[in-house]
Amino acid sequence: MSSPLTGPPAGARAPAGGAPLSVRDVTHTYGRGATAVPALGPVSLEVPAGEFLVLVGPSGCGKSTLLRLIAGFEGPTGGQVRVGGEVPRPGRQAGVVFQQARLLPWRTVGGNVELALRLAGVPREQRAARVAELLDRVGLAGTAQRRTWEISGGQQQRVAIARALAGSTPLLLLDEPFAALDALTRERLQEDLRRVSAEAGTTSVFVTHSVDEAVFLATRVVVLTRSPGTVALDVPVDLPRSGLSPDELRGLPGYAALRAEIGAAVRSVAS
Ligand SMILES: Nc1ncnc2c1ncn2[C@@H]1O[C@H](COP(=O)(O)OP(=O)(O)OP(=O)(O)O)[C@@H](O)[C@H]1O
Repeated sequence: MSSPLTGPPAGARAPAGGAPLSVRDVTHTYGRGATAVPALGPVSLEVPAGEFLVLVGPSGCGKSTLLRLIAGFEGPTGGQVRVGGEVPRPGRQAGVVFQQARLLPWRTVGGNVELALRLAGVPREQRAARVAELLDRVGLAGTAQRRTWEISGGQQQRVAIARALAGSTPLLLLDEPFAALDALTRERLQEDLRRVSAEAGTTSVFVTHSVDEAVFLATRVVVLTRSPGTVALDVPVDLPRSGLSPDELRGLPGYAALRAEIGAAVRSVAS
């Protein structure tokens, strides 16, 4: 897959018009004939501005495929995907974060974020301040001059998030970004992503296998069936976005109820 850094230079971002994300009757099949693999759908989802949508579902149900279609890495076999009212094109409408950070090792931490700003058309004289601001937002203040191999896996994922935010795209897509991290690092990143997305009001689609991660991060959770994935459950997560510690949030009765409801749906589609 390509990354937001490989997209064309900006100046050409999606216009503000249209719903941030509209997925209508989307299906996707890999290959043709006897070797065809029906991977997804039909799926329909309307995602309003500021929503943090988390996709959960069994392995191979088409979560990454849906993200790839939303990113514009490929076109759907059937139906339509629109971001800001337009057909998505790689690097234009969405910043993407993958399971591996995929940083450029020949550039510093700041250099990685700076490149994304350059590709997004941010003028040279504004970039240093924006790099510092973005690194600060993801908890990496003062690390701009460090080499990417000198920082931990969790810190590398923070840089990847800063890089994805640098494009100021209407959408942020995250494909199991914390799956390779240890439990403590993962919790810290979840807390910071929750804060950053609530502060910035970013519209996001996040893929995970973890029901707890889904409830913790989401404003809405969609559970997909087995492949080809369709929507088995679509539930709003009506919990406070700020003002509570992670423990307080997890202690709310509504949190436990959502975990139970979503967990049951995941078990049911997997059986
Ligand atoms: N490039 C490809 N060519 C052929 N089949 C593919 C391709 N990519 C994915 N598939 C198939 O499409 C289906 C959906 O895959 P996808 O990676 O979207 O699922 P997923 O839900 O993200 O899985 P996981 O949770 O294991 O990451 C699977 O059957 C997979 O084998």
